Amino acid sequence: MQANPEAISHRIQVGLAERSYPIFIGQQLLSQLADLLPRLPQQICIITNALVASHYLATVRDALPASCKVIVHEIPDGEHGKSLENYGLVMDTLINASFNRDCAVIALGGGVVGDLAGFVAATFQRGVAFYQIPTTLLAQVDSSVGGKTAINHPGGKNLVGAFYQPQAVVISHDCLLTLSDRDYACGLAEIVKYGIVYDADFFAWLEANQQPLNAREPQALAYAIARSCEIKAEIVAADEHEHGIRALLNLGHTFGHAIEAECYASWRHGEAVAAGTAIAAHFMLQQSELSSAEVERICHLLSAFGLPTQAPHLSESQWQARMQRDKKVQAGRIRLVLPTRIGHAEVRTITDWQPVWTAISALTSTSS
Ligand SMILES: NC(=O)c1ccc[n+]([C@@H]2O[C@H](COP(=O)([O-])OP(=O)(O)OC[C@H]3O[C@@H](n4cnc5c(N)ncnc54)[C@H](O)[C@@H]3O)[C@@H](O)[C@H]2O)c1
Ligand SMILES: O=C(O)C(=O)C[C@@H](O)[C@H](O)[C@H](O)COP(=O)(O)O
Ligand SMILES: [Zn+2]
Repeated sequence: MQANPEAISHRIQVGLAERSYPIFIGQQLLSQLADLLPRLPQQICIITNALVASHYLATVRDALPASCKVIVHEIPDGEHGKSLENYGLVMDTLINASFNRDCAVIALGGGVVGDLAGFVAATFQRGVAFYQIPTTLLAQVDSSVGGKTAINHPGGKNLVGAFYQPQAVVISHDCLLTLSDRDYACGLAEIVKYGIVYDADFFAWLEANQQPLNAREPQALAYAIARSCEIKAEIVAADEHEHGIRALLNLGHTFGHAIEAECYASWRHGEAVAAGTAIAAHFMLQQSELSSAEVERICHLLSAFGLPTQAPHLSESQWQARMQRDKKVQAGRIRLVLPTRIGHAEVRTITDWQPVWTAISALTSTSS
């Protein structure tokens, strides 16, 4: 059987120096995996969690060739899923199943599953084939593409990881119909990011399409996912290992990761990125490098998508200590991604903490 071409609305190629890989975007794609991924090996480990498994595991299993030995490892739901401990447990599963280097790891889930599964694939027997089947909006527009894999350390987010690209990404956006409103909004935060750092026209399109996006209309969704993946693919192809332009994808993340690390039980990644983006925009307003009209547009769009634009209350030393652990820090100096206008951002080294603290303080919620 051939994959139904009408089910695929977009096919994007991530072109890297060593090899390129496809991103398939469409609906009802999970049942077409064997056709979309014809080179799947005989040993397959699906990494997922119980919630995602309850919706999609049976479809994925049924779509894999009957000749394959398939094992499933479920990790706990939530950010804790990508812990050192859970990483070790997946390794135990692979070793106990006598899997070899010619096996494949499939990530079926959101960014937590994808980040952990990618790091497992990168390190099991020094690297095995990896496939991404993202099921949250955030994973479909961001984490499944580009090869950043990571687990958390008690000291902070994503502190242990590797760049390890998948063989292919299969995005079936009908999966988003079962996603909670809160997790759906988190994906919109990363979509807004692409508009701010890279594409003013896309930002304007998002402003004009708030209603269909909030209603998860398939056509608007397919375009938003495809444009986000195109932008990410272009940036990753230009700078796979984040020596330059790729850092722009970290807009809002230096603040956001600090929030997540301190409040991981109550803040989602996309929410923390949204608040961090608002702080970055406000910082540039203070520096007279971004107009109040543009700050207003950014905060308004985030709010329209149900995202926070205020940070929780943390002490100055908590902020500083967390931000100092950011991977962009160089020679002990914090570096921030800062928007200079909608559609353009730059990485700046922070030499004076005071204005950063002023921006954080101005955007700290008094209710938390
Ligand atoms: N590697 C990267 O480039 C990259 C990029 C962005 C974010 N991230 C990471 O991704 C993580 C956040 O990912 P996330 O927002 O997808 O969170 P998540 O993986 O925790 O998923 C959010 C929730 O949605 C549930 N879920 C997943 N798919 C579902 C579906 N189709 N229907 C119903 N429920 C579903 C999950 O079980 C979970 O409860 C963070 O750890 C972040 O650091 C990585
Ligand atoms: O792909 C990238 O590059 C990104 O920075 C995407 C981010 O949205 C993502 O949250 C990423 O995991 C952050 O990476 P980190 O290097 O700051 O841990
Ligand atoms: Zn992110």
